[in-house]
Amino acid sequence: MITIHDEPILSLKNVTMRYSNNVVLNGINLDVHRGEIIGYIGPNGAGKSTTLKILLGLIEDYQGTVEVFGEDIAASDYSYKRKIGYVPENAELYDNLTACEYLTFIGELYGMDRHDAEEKAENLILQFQMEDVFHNRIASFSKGMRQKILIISSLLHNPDLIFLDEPLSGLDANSVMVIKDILEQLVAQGKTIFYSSHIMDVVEKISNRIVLLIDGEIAADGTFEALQEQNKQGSLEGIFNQLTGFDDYKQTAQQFVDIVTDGEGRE
Ligand SMILES: Nc1ncnc2c1ncn2[C@@H]1O[C@H](COP(=O)(O)OP(=O)(O)OP(=O)(O)O)[C@@H](O)[C@H]1O
Repeated sequence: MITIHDEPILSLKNVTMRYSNNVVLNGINLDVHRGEIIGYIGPNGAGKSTTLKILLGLIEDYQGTVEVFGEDIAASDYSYKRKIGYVPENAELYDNLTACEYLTFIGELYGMDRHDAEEKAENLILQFQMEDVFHNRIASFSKGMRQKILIISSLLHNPDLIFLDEPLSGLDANSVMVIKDILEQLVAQGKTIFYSSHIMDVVEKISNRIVLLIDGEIAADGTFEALQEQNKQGSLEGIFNQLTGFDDYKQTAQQFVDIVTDGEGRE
């Protein structure tokens, strides 16, 4: 069988999104290929979550063309979503359900057999040493435990394309190491990951391509090494600061503290 590797897994062509008269995305062009892990970064309000919501079919009144797995999602019956996993930044979990009930329910939504979903969920929960709480209500879970449930729910159906919005939120240092390794292994197996986060050192380490969004436009797109070279900066944090024109953080912090303390620490 001949496999065509050049076909993008997802493609945005001249995508623009407005809320009232406010342009939130301004003519975005982006092709993502199989096996890429895209670090999607940008200042607060740049339009990252809006991009993810468009790709997930949650926002429909954009302009331009969005293709996922080669299919225009505006003309799709959304069956493409079965091959997608998503960890939202702010998730609503069903607190009254147990982890088992929730994960089985999500698995069924993705078309899995109920028994298979439950068995797989239990095996995955075991990997996070959470087997003791599998039948407990999510309401009793800590922040990190909830995040692990979310991560499991996004991967349970073995998706080809995975959208992650701040996926490490609330996770302890050991769990972060495990998740980073899981993502690397998934990508090595040909999965594609769209990773949106503000934690620059993690994005720097795991992404094989970084896309920086500023004011709804792509301001940089390339490997970390290429961005380092272009911007003469050692770290992604330095590149981010430079490209967003932010170099007065000390002054901002000083002014903030002065207001909090009524300037009492000043000479
Ligand atoms: N439902 C909405 N109605 C009106 N404006 C919105 C809505 N959702 C987002 N916006 C605006 O769109 C812009 C982009 O928001 P978005 O959430 O995509 O940014 P972001 O890059 O994900 O930010 P953050 O890093 O803070 O999560 C912001 O100016 C925001 O105020």
